[in-house]
Amino acid sequence: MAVKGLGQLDREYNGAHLRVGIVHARWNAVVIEALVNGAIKKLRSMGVEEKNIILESVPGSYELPWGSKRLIDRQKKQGEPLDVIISIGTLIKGSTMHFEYIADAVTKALMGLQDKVEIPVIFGLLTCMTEEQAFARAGIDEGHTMHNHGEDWGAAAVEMASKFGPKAF
Ligand SMILES: Nc1c(NC[C@H](O)[C@H](O)[C@H](O)CO)[nH]c(=O)[nH]c1=O
Ligand SMILES: CC(=O)[C@@H](O)COP(=O)(O)O
Repeated sequence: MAVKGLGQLDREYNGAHLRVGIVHARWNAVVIEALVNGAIKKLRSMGVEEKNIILESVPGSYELPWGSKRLIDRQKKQGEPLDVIISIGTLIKGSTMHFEYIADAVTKALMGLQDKVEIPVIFGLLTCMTEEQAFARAGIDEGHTMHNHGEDWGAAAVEMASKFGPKAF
């Protein structure tokens, strides 16, 4: 049995009343598509309605913090505010320091975003040293050595919105 991963949740959740935003980068599209689909599949299995999953994309992971903030702003302005947002990207180490700077900046910005927007931000950023690591974590490597991390992010979104989101208390 695999040790790593979110595993069983602490209780059952019903996401039927939740509105969930997903902002994803388009870099490393094959991996991103699998992660986004995994997150949506889990959200749907936990009762989130399709019409309440709001999907938007940004070019690369560096754009995730701003794209996430503005999607939250937009939904609020439209009178359809989000309860939680999942920010999804995949950084793969190249030959310069590009990866390290973006990984660090985006991680800190997404963490800090929560205080500004007052909804939970789910950290869906893979920071991989190789393409193989990224494929495995999206559940699409040949040997299926790991689970699709997008599913964990979907589950984390419903749990966090239910316990600590704007409608929680
Ligand atoms: N190298 C990766 C990037 N780089 C692009 C940046 O995120 C950004 O879009 C650009 O610098 C314009 O501001 N993005 C990823 O998501 N993944 C990478 O591996
Ligand atoms: C700035 C870039 O997108 C690029 O030159 C970074 O290169 P690498 O991914 O090999 O570090």
